[in-house]
Amino acid sequence: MTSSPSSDSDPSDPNRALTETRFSDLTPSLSDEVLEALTSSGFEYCTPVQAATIPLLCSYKDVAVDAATGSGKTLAFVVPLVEILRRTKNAKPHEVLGVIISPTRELSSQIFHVAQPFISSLPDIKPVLLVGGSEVKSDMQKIEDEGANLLIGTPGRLHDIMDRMDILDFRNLEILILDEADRLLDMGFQKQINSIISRLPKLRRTGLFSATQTEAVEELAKAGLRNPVRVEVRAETKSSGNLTSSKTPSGLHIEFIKCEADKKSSQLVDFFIKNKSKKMIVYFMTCASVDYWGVVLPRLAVLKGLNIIPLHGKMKQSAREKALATFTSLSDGILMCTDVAARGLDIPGVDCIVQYDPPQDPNVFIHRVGRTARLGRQGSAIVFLLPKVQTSQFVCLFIILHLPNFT
Ligand SMILES: Nc1ncnc2c1ncn2[C@@H]1O[C@H](COP(=O)(O)OP(=O)(O)OP(=O)(O)O)[C@@H](O)[C@H]1O
Repeated sequence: MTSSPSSDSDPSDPNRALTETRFSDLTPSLSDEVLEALTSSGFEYCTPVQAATIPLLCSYKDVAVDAATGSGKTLAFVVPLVEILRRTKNAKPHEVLGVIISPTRELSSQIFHVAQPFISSLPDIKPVLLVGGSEVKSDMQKIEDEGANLLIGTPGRLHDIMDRMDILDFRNLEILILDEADRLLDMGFQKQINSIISRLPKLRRTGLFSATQTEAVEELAKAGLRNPVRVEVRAETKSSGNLTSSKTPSGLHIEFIKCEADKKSSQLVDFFIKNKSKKMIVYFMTCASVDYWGVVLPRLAVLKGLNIIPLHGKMKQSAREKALATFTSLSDGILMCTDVAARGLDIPGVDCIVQYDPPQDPNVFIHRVGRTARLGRQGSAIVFLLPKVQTSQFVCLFIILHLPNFT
């Protein structure tokens, strides 16, 4: 079944976030294979970022896209990428035609899976997922044996593979996508990205996607894109009767809880007791805090039966994957994590984001809360604040971000 767009009168209707443009209405037209793959995934109408971006990339324009979290950016680049690769015929096994770079292993793997049904409609194109956490030699062997026409991965592993493997031929590369560009730069990948870009042909299409714009992203756009068209899509939210544009989704309600330092942990436990039936993500500052709470909480009798799942970047790759898969499959439970799970992850049915340790950076705030209220759905976000300093910092942050729905 496909969804249909509807008026914005019902805030609980996820289809509010869709435009009235069908994928089949776009110009240049999409191929029958892509339209079929969209239909069988239940996608008929475009989100605003998809309606704006797909035609541009498909008609040889570079794009720099700035759109709210959960607005459908992944398909906004997967669909044109697949259409562009469809036009190339008889790709040789080691001829790389497309590269998608994203900041984390989880996000790369998510993109790989979203892209799979579309790529499988391309007979000659072999996609490869390249992320850390596994032996680089096994990736190399796989590429050597099976070929690679589309590389999807994190900058470190991609760069490493490009460095080690002369067999890969980038001369006919058609398209480069930089997803979550600001995070790529925040995480210190500038050098690897510059080096990857320097090995790619200049005559290519490039799409740069981000939910937040920073000066560094602007610099990267200048260096890697040619006369890009800027696409900016903001959620529209009613605030004091006026329609304003917001960097956070319109179905998101934000609250903060003021607490004394010595009461903070008991307030967190109380919050969990009151919200036992919800699916929640709780953010902590450090991996050590996640480990600590991951041991302590399951031992509390009052939280017996609750699914509590830790996830941070110092866990083994297999444990990270398992944690994410388990949490994704649950209808209620708590994911205790660091910012390794702040961006891009598309986990269904998250009701609430709890920021036990508030972030320093407004952009991190946007990405964390963006794990709920996705594609027009409703969700809430709670921030724990210590009196005075943190509270005044956050009042400033709410003003900077034009956050309308908060109490
Ligand atoms: N045209 C569409 N119709 C219906 N659902 C869609 C459509 N496009 C995307 N979705 C769904 O919306 C959700 C959010 O999409 P996506 O993960 O691409 O968002 P995003 O903009 O990349 O978010 P973030 O900034 O957090 O990474 C996904 O579950 C996706 O399947």
